[in-house]
Amino acid sequence: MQVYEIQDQKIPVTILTGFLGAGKTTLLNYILTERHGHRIAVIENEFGEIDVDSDLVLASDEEIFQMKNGCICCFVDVRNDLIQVMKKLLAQKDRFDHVIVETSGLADPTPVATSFFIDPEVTEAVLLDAIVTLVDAKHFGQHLHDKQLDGRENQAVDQVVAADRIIVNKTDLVSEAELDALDADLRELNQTAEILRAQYGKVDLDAILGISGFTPSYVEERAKLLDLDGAHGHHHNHSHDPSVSSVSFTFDRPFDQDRLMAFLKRHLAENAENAFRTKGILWMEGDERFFVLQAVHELIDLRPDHPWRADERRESRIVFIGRQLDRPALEAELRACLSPLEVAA
Ligand SMILES: Nc1nc2c(ncn2[C@@H]2O[C@H](COP(=O)(O)OP(=O)(O)OP(=O)(O)O)[C@@H](O)[C@H]2O)c(=O)[nH]1
Repeated sequence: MQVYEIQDQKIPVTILTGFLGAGKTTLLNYILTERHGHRIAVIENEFGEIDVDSDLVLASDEEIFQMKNGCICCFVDVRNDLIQVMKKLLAQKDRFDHVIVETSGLADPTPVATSFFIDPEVTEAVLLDAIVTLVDAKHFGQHLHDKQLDGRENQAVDQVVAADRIIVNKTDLVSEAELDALDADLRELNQTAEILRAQYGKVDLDAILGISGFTPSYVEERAKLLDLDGAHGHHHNHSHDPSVSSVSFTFDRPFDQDRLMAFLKRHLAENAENAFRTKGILWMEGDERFFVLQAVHELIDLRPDHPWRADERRESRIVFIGRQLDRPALEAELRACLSPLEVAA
């Protein structure tokens, strides 16, 4: 007699979203290092030419799958990729019990969520647990009232509308009164999601993982709310805000730290509105450690990390995401900050 297993438990999937720089990677690092009893697989999807983020996510025992070929929300072929990656994961599903999909900071999470219902094999195996949206307490208002996005889709808004849980992050950067005003703005966009507050992504993980805040009908309702053309058969073939782009550079000579910092401060102060996000892994002259650069608008965080490993190729990688990025000018400025010393090969 053949014995069939009673239906396996479905694997919960959390979609983690939030505008550029809201703190998704910070939260992921927190989740991946916290002892919470979940074994988590992460699928990352990034906007930017060079992959800086996989270096920024702490090495851990968890699997990190990354899709570098675009944004999962927008392109059908890449959406299929999400399904392919998910199938690969499912082939080893004894190794984890929860999946987190980190979407690009410019993604609308609703189509990502709906993509799970396209493939029968995936639908059978996974359960969408929740859309968790991180909001940058300091910059959200700026993105919400972004006039240049008028008439186009505003991803910062889409992400809040679609959320089951909203984490207002970076509460250390604003006052209590500003937080209350932000709550009111968020409530206008989303009446039901629980709003949590955090610094550096430190939230009660039980409040965001394994909450099953998500049902297909719920997605459809939200999708309808968002998709004003829905009645006319519009299929989310939207493009990202076309004025936002990214440029990235790689240098195989070290930087002079003082010059680089002086340039970044000046550049980001002068372009604070348009410089959404600047990130890098940097090689500094005279220092055995690599430096991590993290900037959101004009706020810069540049700090040494671990020593370069002996087998590692030393180089600097830096990505700028924003509007009106002038590649040749940026390159010239950055080159001028490289160390003048010839480095022995
Ligand atoms: N002051 C402050 N800074 C924070 C907080 N959380 C994160 N940051 C900083 O904000 C910057 C961006 O954080 P990330 O976690 O890289 O943001 P992200 O959403 O992954 O960014 P993208 O990859 O561009 O989408 C980093 O410099 C973080 O250290 C916080 O609560 N307070």
